[in-house]
Amino acid sequence: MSFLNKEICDGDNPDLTEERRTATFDTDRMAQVIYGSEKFAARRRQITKSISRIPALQDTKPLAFMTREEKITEACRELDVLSDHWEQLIYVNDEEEALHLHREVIGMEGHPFALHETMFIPTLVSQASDEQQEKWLGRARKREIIGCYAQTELGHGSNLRKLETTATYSPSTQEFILHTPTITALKWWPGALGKSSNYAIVMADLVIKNKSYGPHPFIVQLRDEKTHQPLPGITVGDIGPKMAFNGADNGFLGFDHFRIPRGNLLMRHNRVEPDGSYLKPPHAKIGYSSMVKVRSRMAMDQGLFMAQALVIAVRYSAVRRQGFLEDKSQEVKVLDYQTQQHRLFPSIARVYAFIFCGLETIQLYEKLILDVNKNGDTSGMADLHSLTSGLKSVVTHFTGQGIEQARMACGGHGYSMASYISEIYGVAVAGCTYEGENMVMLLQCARALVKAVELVEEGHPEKLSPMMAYLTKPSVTVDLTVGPEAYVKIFQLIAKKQAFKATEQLHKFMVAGDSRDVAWNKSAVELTKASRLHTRLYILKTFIRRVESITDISVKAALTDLLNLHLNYELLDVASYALADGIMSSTQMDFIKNQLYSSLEKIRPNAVSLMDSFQFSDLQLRSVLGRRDGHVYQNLFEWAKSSPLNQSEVLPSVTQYLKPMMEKSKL
Ligand SMILES: CCCCCCCCCCCCCCCCCCCCCCC/C=C/C(=O)SCCNC(=O)CCNC(=O)[C@H](O)C(C)(C)COP(=O)(O)OP(=O)(O)OC[C@H]1O[C@@H](n2cnc3c(N)ncnc32)[C@H](O)[C@@H]1OP(=O)(O)O
Ligand SMILES: Cc1cc2nc3c(=O)[nH]c(=O)nc-3n(C[C@H](O)[C@H](O)[C@H](O)COP(=O)(O)OP(=O)(O)OC[C@H]3O[C@@H](n4cnc5c(N)ncnc54)[C@H](O)[C@@H]3O)c2cc1C
Repeated sequence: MSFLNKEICDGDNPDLTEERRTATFDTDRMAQVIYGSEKFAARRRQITKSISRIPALQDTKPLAFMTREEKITEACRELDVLSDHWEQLIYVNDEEEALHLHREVIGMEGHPFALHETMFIPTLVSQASDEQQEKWLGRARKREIIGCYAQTELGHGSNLRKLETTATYSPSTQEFILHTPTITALKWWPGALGKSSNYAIVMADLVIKNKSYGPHPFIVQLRDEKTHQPLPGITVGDIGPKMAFNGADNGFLGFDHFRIPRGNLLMRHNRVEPDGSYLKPPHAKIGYSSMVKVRSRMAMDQGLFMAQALVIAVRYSAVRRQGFLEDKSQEVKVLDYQTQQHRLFPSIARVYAFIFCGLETIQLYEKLILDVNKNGDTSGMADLHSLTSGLKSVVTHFTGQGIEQARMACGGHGYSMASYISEIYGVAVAGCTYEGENMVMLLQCARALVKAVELVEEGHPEKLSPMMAYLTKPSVTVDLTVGPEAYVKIFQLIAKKQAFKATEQLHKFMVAGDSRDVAWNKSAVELTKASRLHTRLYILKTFIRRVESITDISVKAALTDLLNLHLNYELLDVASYALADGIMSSTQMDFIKNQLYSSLEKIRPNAVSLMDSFQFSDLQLRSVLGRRDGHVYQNLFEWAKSSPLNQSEVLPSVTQYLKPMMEKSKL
């Protein structure tokens, strides 16, 4: 019996207890696979336990009933408490532990440190020279200053080459003059910029002697360190409420000829000398590294968002009884319906797949930064850029779909904010937009694909990176019964065909006289399809690799069931390509469907434990429906009673309007 299953079974909803008893594996062992190591999985539990011993970190009132201002204040209060306990709770500067702490205590609605930890500090690490790190990094890490990442403008987010904020070098004073020349040049959207941050990394067009050098990162003090008042020459504020994430003060920022010293241009990779001469970086896009950093985390973060929604939906589905199967004396758990399983289990499989990809891309980014910072080796940048561009797009899209299905799987109660799924959805789908709008990023991935196809066509397959090697694979007939490798082969053929077709279309338009840009736009839908297939192939292969490497037999068996479900679900989902190209027959299609349905049955007894294994605390989940103990109904009633509307029997609106209206109607 596992760590979680040992706890509080007696007082739990008996339906959930029964689910936990049927599990065929240990949830602690599964957590080790999810979180990448036994050590970190154990640290997570320790941190969760320590948090539960700090009364000031327990939830006060539900976030759903708070105004934006209250949410921001509450997040700040929690950060202040955390700050006092920081060193007892986590190893200082351990990013994964900090993230866990943050997810547990503050949750997902945002807070003043969200961008400080995820982009401000990472930009200083990757872009600031040693001397600059000496000056700012320590202060940032000690949280003496709060920073954010100010890049997007009112008029431009996707197209960085057209950012309008200028940083004009003045050799006579050795300063940069930051300026916002138009309304569309206002920085707009940066998280924690509006009211919390007193520093920012500002991406601005570097101008020297009337020549533009494109966007470069500058560290800029925005507010007085004592009074927190904006410095003269700076206009800054909050952009207003959003679809979700309202505990964060996404902001606007304008500069009126605001001067900063020359040393505030982050100069690890490029330099402006006192006389204004410019030293180029070793790679033109090295200044974009903070975006790659966040993108490399997104498969993990989005996987965890979807996991939260699924913990809620799966637990609730095991508690919710509605309708009958054979036995008419007792209603069934809705989790026993095949449609419910089909709605939820493929997303469970995707969660695991995304997280495995995230474990890999987070490491790839760390290696890249070491290579660049220590050895000046930028050779890994292009591959990581194309991989993370495709991955963030595919993962965010499916995460949004999966969370929405989880909501619907909870019926009416899923629509209540008591489920917390709407907030998870709102935060997760922001990922389709931030760090590069999904279509834009799919097209970045397509650039690499087209180049690879062109290499094959030009007779240089040896120049392909390992991820593109499948583009040279010949067509073969595949026997699906032989296992995962057969599915990979079919997927490779489908992805390869689409990559060649999209490239062929691009070339056809060019041969007919279109410029490459116009031909590209005329082929863009086909190109994005190729990128998606290419990325889904990577996800599928990563899932297989990880499952193969597991040593615990029962964990491996449970994940093999999930992997089989994933393979069949994915192949069915792209079946139209395979049928159109004669890659698969309709008999094979029937085989896949049957495999899929039997996977659902195999997974059913493990469903709750597969989600319990994420070991999210109730504090983190913030969901009445997803409670570990499964006592949903009485707590929904308590939750509703705590609504501000229920604090008086007769609302002023009734006295002021409804009563007089009804009285008038009587006349
Ligand atoms: C006291 C206690 C404290 C406790 C605190 C606890 C701490 C916890 C931490 C908290 C964390 C919380 C997190 C969890 C949960 C919260 C969830 C919500 C979080 C929300 C965060 C949101 C953050 C969002 C930030 C942003 O959005 S920042 C802005 C992002 N913007 C973009 O992404 C813009 C997209 N556009 C681009 O990137 C570029 O314009 C472009 C790549 C599309 C094109 O660029 P460009 O025009 O310059 O280039 P070309 O298209 O011409 O391409 C030329 C070639 O260059 C290659 N290229 C492009 N980019 C790169 C690259 N990066 N690397 C390598 N190569 C690159 C192209 O591929 C081209 O190559 P080719 O010519 O060979 O084809
Ligand atoms: C919650 C949230 C947090 C954010 N945090 C930050 C932050 O901390 N710092 C920061 O600097 N920014 C931040 N942003 C801004 C974010 O990075 C941008 O919104 C994002 O990069 C998209 O850019 P855009 O808004 O200009 O979209 P647009 O580019 O205007 O997109 C609109 C439409 O145009 C399409 N489109 C645009 N260009 C092309 C193209 N070349 N080819 C095909 N289609 C195209 C898109 O696909 C989309 O459908 C945040 C945004 C959100 C929602």
